[in-house]
Amino acid sequence: MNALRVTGGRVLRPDGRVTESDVTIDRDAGTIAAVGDETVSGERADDADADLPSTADETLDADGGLVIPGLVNAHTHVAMTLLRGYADDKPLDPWLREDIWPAEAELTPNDIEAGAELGVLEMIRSGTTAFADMYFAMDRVADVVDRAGVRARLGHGVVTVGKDDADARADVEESLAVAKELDGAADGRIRTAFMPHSLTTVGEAFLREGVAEAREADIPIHLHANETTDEVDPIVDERGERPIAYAEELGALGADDFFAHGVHLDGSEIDRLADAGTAVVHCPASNMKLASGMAPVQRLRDAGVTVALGTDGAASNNDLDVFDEMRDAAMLGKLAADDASAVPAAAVVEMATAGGADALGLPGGRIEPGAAADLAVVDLDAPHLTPVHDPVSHLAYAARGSDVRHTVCDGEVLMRDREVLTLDADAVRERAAAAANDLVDRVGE
Ligand SMILES: CSC[C@H]1O[C@@H](n2cnc3c(O)ncnc32)[C@H](O)[C@@H]1O
Ligand SMILES: [Zn+2]
Repeated sequence: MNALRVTGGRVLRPDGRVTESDVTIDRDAGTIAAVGDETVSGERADDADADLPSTADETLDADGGLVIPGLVNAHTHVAMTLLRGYADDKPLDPWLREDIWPAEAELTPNDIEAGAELGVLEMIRSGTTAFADMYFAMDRVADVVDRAGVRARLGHGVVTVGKDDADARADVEESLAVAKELDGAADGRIRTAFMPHSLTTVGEAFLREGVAEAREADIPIHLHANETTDEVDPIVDERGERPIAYAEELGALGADDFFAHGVHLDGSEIDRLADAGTAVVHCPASNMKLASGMAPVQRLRDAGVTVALGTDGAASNNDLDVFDEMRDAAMLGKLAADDASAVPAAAVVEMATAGGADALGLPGGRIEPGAAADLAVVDLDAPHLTPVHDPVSHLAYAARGSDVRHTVCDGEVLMRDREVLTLDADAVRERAAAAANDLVDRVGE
C-alpha cells in the first residue's frame, strides 16, 4: 500500500466523537485504510493481517490539530469570484438584472477558468474538498477541478427567459450534453447534473423536455428553488400550486436531486421534499446579504430532509469559506426558529460534511475506514480557539478557513502547511485580478 499517514491529531468521527487517532490513507485507492485501531475489515490495525504498513510513504503532522472530513460547498458559481465586491447591497432580482447578468454577458471561457482557479484555490485553503457548481464554460471549470485535485458536481446553468425557442432549446441541450460529456472526468472526481437556473427563469416546456431527458439518462437535477417571495408568488399566482409541487409535477423531485436555497417553503413543501428524498442546500450568507429570508433549517432537518451548506457565488457572500457558512447557518437557524437550541453546532458540522456529500451524491464527508480520503486538518492552537472545551463548538462558532493547515482529497495532499501544492497561488491571483479588471472595463464600455 502507498500510505499517507495523518499523525498526532484528534479526529472527528462520524458519530460526533473526537478521538486521538492517526489516520492511514491508501493513496492508490484514494480511501481511508484505518482510523487508529479501526480498519476497513474491522480488524485491529496492529493485527498482522490488517495489511497496514508500519511506516508510511508520507506523513502529515496533525499535532495540535483536529482532523475533519473535507468540507463540502454544495452550491456555488465558482467563477463569480471575479465579481466579488462588484455589486453589493441589492436584493436578488435587481442585482441579477442590473449588475450581474450584464457583466456575465461579457465573460469569456478564459475569464471563467481564471475565476474558477481563484475560487478553487480559496476553497482548498479553507478545507473544502468538494463543491457543486452551476455556471457556463463548464469544460474550463472541469479542467480546473482536474488540475487542482478537488471533487465537484458540475453543470451548465440554463436560462430561457428572453431567448427565442431555438436558443432556449439549445441551452437545455447544452446542459444535458455537458452533463453527459463531463461525467466521470478527472479520474471520477467530477460528476455532473442537469442545471436549470430556476423554475421561473426556465420556461415550462423547456423544463419538461430537459427533466424528461435527464431522467432518461439518469442525470441528477440541481436548481435554485424558493429563494425569494418574488420567485414563489408568480408560480402560485399563475399555476395555483407551490414551487415544490410544480417541481414534483415536472418530475424534478428525485432522490438524487438537490435544490439551492429553499428559503420560502411551507409545511406541505417540506413534506414533499422529505418524501422524495430531495436535498436542500442552505446558503445563509447569500440569503442574508440579498435579504431573501430565513430558511426553515430546523424544520427541514426535523422532517428528515438532507440539508447541505453552500456559499452561493462570491458576489453574494462575499467569500467561499464554508466555516463562515456553518456559523451563519447556526446563528440564522436560531433566529428563524426563535429558539437558541435550534440548528446546534453538531448539526451545522454535519451539514457541511456528511450532509453535503450525501446531497451531492459524492464520496467523502466521513472519516472512517473505507471512506474517500477527503479531509482537512484544522489548527486548534490559535488564540481565538483557546481553550478547547468542545472541538465541534469551535468548528461551528469560532474557527475560520485560515485555521486549516492541510487539505487532502482522494488521498492526495492538496495543501501542506498552508501551501497549496496543486495551484500556483500567486499566478492564480494575478491572472484572476487581471481578468476581473478587464471584464469590468468591457462592461463599462
Ligand atoms: C445560469 S448559471 C447560474 C446563474 O445564477 C446566478 N446567480 C448567482 N447567485 C444567484 C442566486 O442567489 N440566485 C439566483 N441566481 C444566482 C449567476 O449569476 C448565474 O447567472
Ligand atoms: Zn446560486
